[in-house]
Amino acid sequence: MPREKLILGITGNIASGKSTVAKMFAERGALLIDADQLAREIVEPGQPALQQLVERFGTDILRADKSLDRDKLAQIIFADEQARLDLNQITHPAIGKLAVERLQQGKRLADVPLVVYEAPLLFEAKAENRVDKVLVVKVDLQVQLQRLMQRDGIDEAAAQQRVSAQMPQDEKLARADYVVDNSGSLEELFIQVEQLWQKLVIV
Ligand SMILES: CC(C)(COP(=O)(O)OP(=O)(O)OC[C@H]1O[C@@H](n2cnc3c(N)ncnc32)[C@H](O)[C@@H]1O)[C@@H](O)C(=O)NCCC(=O)NCCS
Ligand SMILES: Nc1ncnc2c1ncn2[C@@H]1O[C@H](COP(=O)(O)OP(=O)(O)OP(=O)(O)O)[C@@H](O)[C@H]1O
Repeated sequence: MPREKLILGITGNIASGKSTVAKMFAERGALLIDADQLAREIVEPGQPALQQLVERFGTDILRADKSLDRDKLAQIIFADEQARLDLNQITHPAIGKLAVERLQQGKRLADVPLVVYEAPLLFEAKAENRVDKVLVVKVDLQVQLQRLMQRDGIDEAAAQQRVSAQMPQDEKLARADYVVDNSGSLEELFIQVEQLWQKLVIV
C-alpha cells in the first residue's frame, strides 16, 4: 500500500536556500508550488490586488507599462513595518486562496509522489494548515547575508533589514518537522535532501 500523498511545506528565512531545496525535490519528481510565484500572479495588471496596492502606495510603484515595480515596492516595505503589514494584508488572502486551489489540484494528480509548497512566510502568514509537514531550511546568519547581498546586489545594511523583517530563524526551527542545514556546500545540501526524499517518498 503506498503512503498517503503528502504536501510538504518548505520555509526558512530569506536566502536560506528554499528555492534551491525545492528544485532538488522537483528534480526527483515532486510537484512544486511556489508562493513567491503565486504572489507575482496576483499582482499582474488587471488584478484587484494591484489596484489595492496602488491605492495604498500610489502610482509611483508602477512602471511605465503599468506593471508593478517590484524593486521600488521592496525598498518601501523592507524599510517600513506598517507598509509591510499593509502589503501583507492586501496580498496574503489572494495568495492563500490560489495556494489552496493549486495544492489540492496537485494532490489529486496520480503520478505526483510528493507536493511541495515553497513559502517564505508559511509561519508568519499562519499557513501551516495548508501543508502536512514542514521542512525548515536553516543557514548561519553570516552565510545568509553574504548570499543575499550577492544574489540581490544589495549592501549589508539592506540585507540585514530584509532578514529582520521575518520571524527569527530559531522560532521557525522550533516549529519544524524536518530541518536541513544549508550553511555548507550544495553537495552537503543534496545529501540531506536525498535522505529526506527517501524518508518521505520511498516506501
Ligand atoms: C515585496 C516584493 C514586491 C519584492 O519583490 P522581489 O521580486 O524583489 O522579491 P521576491 O518576491 O522574489 O521575494 C524575495 C523574498 O523576500 C522575502 N519577502 C517577500 N515579501 C515579504 C514580506 N511581505 N515580508 C517579509 N519578507 C518578504 C521572502 O523571503 C521572499 O522569498 C514581493 O516580495 C511581494 O510582493 N511581497 C508580498 C507578497 C509576499 O508576502 N510574498 C512572500 C511569499 S507569500
Ligand atoms: N549551498 C549553497 N552554496 C552556495 N550558494 C548557495 C547555496 N545554497 C543556495 N545558494 C545561493 O544562495 C542564494 C539564495 O538561495 P535561494 O534563492 O535558494 O534562497 P531562498 O530561500 O529561496 O530565497 P528567498 O527567500 O529570497 O526566496 C541563491 O543565489 C543560491 O544560488
